Amino acid sequence: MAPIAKALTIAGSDSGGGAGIQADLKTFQELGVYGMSALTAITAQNTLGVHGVFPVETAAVTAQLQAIGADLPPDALKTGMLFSHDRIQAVAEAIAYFKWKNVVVDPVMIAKSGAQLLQHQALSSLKSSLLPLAEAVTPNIPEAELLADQTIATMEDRKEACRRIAETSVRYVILKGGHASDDGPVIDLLFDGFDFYEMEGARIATRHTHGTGCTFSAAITAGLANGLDMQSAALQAKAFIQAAIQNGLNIGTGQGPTNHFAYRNRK
Ligand SMILES: Nc1ncnc2c1ncn2[C@@H]1O[C@H](COP(=O)(O)OP(=O)(O)OP(=O)(O)O)[C@@H](O)[C@H]1O
Ligand SMILES: Cc1ncc(CO)c(N)n1
Repeated sequence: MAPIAKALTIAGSDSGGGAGIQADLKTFQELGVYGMSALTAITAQNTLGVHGVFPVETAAVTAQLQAIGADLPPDALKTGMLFSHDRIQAVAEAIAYFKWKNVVVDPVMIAKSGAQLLQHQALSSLKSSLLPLAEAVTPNIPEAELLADQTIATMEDRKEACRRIAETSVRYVILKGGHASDDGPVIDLLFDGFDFYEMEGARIATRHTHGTGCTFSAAITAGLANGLDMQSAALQAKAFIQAAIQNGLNIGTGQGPTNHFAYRNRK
């Protein structure tokens, strides 16, 4: 029997379990890969918002990555909340040192509830140190506006932002459409440096979308770990998040998490 594929998430903890490390590990498990984690920060968080952010020491981030690299090389990895310049540098150094491939960067900046998960001055490190090492970056529309330094209103603006972000030499840009202001289908755009592929799904009318971005990028990472090419991994991730939002769990009194079991139970 072939050994099980291993995937790593380098991200923050969400005590509420819907986003961050917890969403990533649940997604890895559902998609049949062995999940590992390196924590960058602890958040005190629930469906009502982020009540505290406690960064993990940079030396502890490095120590976790060294321990994993020395014994359990990941077949794919994703980054989520990285919080600061120093932590981004530590992550970039480990990726370069161990020559890790299949790196998916979810450029987490601001939680849906408004909390700052990446310091403002760290944006340029993300672009210059991490994106060149990445196979894919998965911004939402506000994150793409910051990465591309432009505003986004139309589909042509989204494509222009993808082209600009690709200049960092990241291989694929996957621009998520959850934040689009229209009521039409949610279109996630995949750009491979030459062509655009539109991944479309029905827009689900729900406020329970906490952790959708984390779950989506974790599903892409799991697909890559299992040997899928980027387009197949992205399409599987789109189906995974669509099912997870569609079959919401309805827990918590605020913006609740999605249902990580739903893809497994789909008809
Ligand atoms: N209402 C919705 N209906 C269907 N799909 C959605 C909806 N909202 C988001 N999605 C999907 O969920 C994924 C994440 O998209 P979104 O743009 O919301 O990311 P995000 O803002 O980074 O999420 P978060 O910050 O909460 O982790 C995308 O694949 C998107 O298509
Ligand atoms: C820890 C953490 N990472 C990412 C997000 C973005 O959804 C969040 N809310 N919390």
